[in-house]
Amino acid sequence: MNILEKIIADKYREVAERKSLIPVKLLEKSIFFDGKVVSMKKYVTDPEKSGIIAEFKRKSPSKGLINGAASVEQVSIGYMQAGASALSVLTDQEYFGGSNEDLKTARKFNFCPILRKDFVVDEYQIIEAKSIGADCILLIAAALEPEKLKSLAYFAKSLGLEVLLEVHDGEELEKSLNDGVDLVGVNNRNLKTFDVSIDTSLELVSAIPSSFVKISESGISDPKTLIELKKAGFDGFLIGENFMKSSRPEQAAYNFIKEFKKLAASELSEV
Ligand SMILES: O=P(O)(O)OC[C@@H](O)[C@@H](O)c1c[nH]c2ccccc12
Repeated sequence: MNILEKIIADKYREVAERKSLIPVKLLEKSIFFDGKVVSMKKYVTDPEKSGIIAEFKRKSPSKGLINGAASVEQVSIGYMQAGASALSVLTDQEYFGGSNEDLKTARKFNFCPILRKDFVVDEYQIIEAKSIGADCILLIAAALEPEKLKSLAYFAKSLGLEVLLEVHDGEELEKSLNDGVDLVGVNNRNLKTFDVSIDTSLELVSAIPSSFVKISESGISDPKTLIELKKAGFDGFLIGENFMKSSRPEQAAYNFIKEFKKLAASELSEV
């Protein structure tokens, strides 16, 4: 069993447990349930913004503990002040040290799109995402059969949520892309082996139809890489560890975005 298979098997168990503890009817009573969704698509493609989706991630199976002390309130507010377009909050507890509470806290303090970063395998988690104030959910091609992925995407749409489809190669893209999807993320990290390469994004970008917003995910640690990815056609960039490994993630994001804007002003002016 590779790590992704293990996470997914555990997730099915976790969801079954949560379902029996908190019924859907209760989730639907949340103040967020009828609230308006802030569009990730719109914020990420806004030319006035950086396109960066800054992630709050305490630990990961590939890196172990990244930051055990960070406060979601301080970091999420700081990320947005630094010039991020949107937030991504890990809610998986077992492997990533996150929680629904983390996302609710981020929601309380920020008016921006928030991606619920988790391993969605069931409609229940999509209702839950809405009930905690998320605007967008992640669906991972490597973890879901295409038909199931499509029905989950449609279900998310029916609740007004946006959908980020995550792929790692051309085959996943071809079999999993459907019209319930809003944004396509190319994960530079192979979730089965943890190998990371930006080339994954560069090689796949031209295969993504132009109607989808394009995001490059993972392993980005240099503002120069953003310029390269932007030139290749990416609208958005999902960055976690490079910020979170700092004792002041929001300060790391500020420095990174400042440098990116400087580079963009000279290198992208002719684009
Ligand atoms: O920390 P990084 O290398 O900047 O990566 C962020 C994000 O892309 C990564 O956390 C991620 C991408 N897809 C996922 C799926 C589940 C959990 C986590 C992820």
